[in-house]
Amino acid sequence: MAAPERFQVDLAGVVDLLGRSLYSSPRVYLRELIQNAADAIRARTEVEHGFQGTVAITPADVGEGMLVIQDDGIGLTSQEARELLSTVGRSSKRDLFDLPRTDRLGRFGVGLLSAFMIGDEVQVRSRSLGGAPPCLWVGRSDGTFTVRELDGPDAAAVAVGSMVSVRPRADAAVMAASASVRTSAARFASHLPEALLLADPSGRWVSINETPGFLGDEVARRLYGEELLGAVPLAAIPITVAATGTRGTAYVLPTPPPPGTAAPALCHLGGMLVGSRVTGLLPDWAFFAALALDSTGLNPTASREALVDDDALAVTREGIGTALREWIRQTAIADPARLRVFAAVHGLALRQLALSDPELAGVLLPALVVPTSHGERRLGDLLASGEPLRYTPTVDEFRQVAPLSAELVINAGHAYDEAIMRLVDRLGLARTEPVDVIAIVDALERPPEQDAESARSLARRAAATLVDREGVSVDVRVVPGGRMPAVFVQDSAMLRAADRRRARAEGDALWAQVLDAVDEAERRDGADHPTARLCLDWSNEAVRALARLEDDAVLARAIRLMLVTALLAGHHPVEGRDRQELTDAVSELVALSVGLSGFGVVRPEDFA
Ligand SMILES: Nc1ncnc2c1ncn2[C@@H]1O[C@H](COP(=O)(O)OP(=O)(O)OP(=O)(O)O)[C@@H](O)[C@H]1O
Repeated sequence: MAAPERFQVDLAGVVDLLGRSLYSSPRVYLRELIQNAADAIRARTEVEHGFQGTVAITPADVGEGMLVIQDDGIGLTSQEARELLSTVGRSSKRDLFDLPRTDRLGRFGVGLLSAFMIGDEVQVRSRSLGGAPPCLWVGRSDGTFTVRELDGPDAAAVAVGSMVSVRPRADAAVMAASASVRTSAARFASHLPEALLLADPSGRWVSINETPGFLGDEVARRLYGEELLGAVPLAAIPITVAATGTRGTAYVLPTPPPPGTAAPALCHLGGMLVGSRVTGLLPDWAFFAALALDSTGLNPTASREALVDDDALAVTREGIGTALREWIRQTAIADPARLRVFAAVHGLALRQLALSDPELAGVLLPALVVPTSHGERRLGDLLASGEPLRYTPTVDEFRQVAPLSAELVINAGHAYDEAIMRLVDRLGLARTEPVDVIAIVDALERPPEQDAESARSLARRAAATLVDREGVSVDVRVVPGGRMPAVFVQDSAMLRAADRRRARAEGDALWAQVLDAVDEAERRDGADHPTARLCLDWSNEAVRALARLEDDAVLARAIRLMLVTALLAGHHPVEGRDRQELTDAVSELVALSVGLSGFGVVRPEDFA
């Protein structure tokens, strides 16, 4: 059997891979080096309790062409440097420093390689806290390295800790210069518990540390939220998830987030920023909240720019959800006015939450605002009336019903509202019933007694002209506030059938087969036979005139025209045959009014 051989690793290729595929930008090299420094300090703190470490950064333009990151952490012996700094893909911090699993130490063994994204040579001078002689490790992007112990004045200059130096390539000079280094350090590492210093162009050390406002008192949290959102949040809710050492603030957005955009979700691990839109921290229904957190128990992915979707993340998400729910519950009890504002801004999220949490539904539902035929109403006021709530399950039905019904009807055609109506009923808060649009028309006032016979005869004659319209019958009523000669209403089965007809006209053969099958199934079930009514308004003069008209052909044309205009006025889908009807009717009416004989479609030669 052939002797096993070792994989060859091409360092330049690996670094290229890191820069192009792992990290979002080569600028993150600084975060990786600061993280290593902070980890080494934390390891020293384990040994020397109460030790306060410092990470000091010298940008390349200040450091005579060298970017330097110095820490006073635990340091490395030459043996450790040989093993740890030169082994790709294996992090030994945990074994070496013997630290518990809940720390934030490196775990992938690639962080230091990110220095090669800006330079071809990386030097690490280090003195171990253990007391061994200091060492100098030099790694090169061609995959070679040297390590040696230092002595004499070279050794004396090295304090306990590590100093990483990189000479940036010309194409990376900007990334290693003061402005960029300051921005990156402040963005990623300003909340580190370790002191973070930056050498300014005059060589003075300036502190980059900033207390995280999202962990401060009420005022600090609020101010931080204002800065984060660029607007005053509706609320700043403190978050603590002890199980994963997660603390911070959830901010209720003052306006609904635009569709498809995520609110800020800043997450830090041990003070180091993971990202400002980290996913997985909020429950699905909580899209009304932004987050700013710090955690010691969540796990970063190898890029350190996202969180691993593991149990720790699930527990944290649940904890955040609980805090948000609790805030809503407390607000409903203690500050109903504020809950009303919240409901007005984040109605959709509230609806989703009420549906997923029956326990909370009792306090949430009264705050919801619903559209009705009498304008927007608070569900709480409607419930207080003690009356049954009547609603339409679709917007199309609402459009038909609203102008016809004197009583209040809720438009439950928007997202979740039909389910909300059923929930109201289930919880016994009120009886809720879907409105039957046909029944509403049937309940309209009839023409006065003396006109009853001519109205009936008009209905009969009109119906005869619409025999080709399946399910459509004609009625003559007095339509309240009617400005049109006729209104057209169709039940939901009819609306669905019309939708299918339209889809069939636009789709292909396969799609048509699917739609045929649905038609067939609806017919078989037969429960709701598609029904529609053309309701002529007896209070309309033109309609009364039609009743006196003897000419059947003119009557037929007028009725069909009224049907199409009623379709248009009621926002019903208008199909090809309706458009044809409209064109034909208008042409014929023109022909009639100019005295041309014969009906049928007018042709240009008729006008010749
Ligand atoms: N400033 C430092 N002081 C002491 N040891 C260090 C320092 N920087 C790196 N090391 C050692 O070198 C090892 C390799 O570092 P590297 O950054 O490549 O990976 P890591 O930090 O372990 O993991 P990650 O890929 O998550 O950053 C570390 O595990 C640590 O033992």
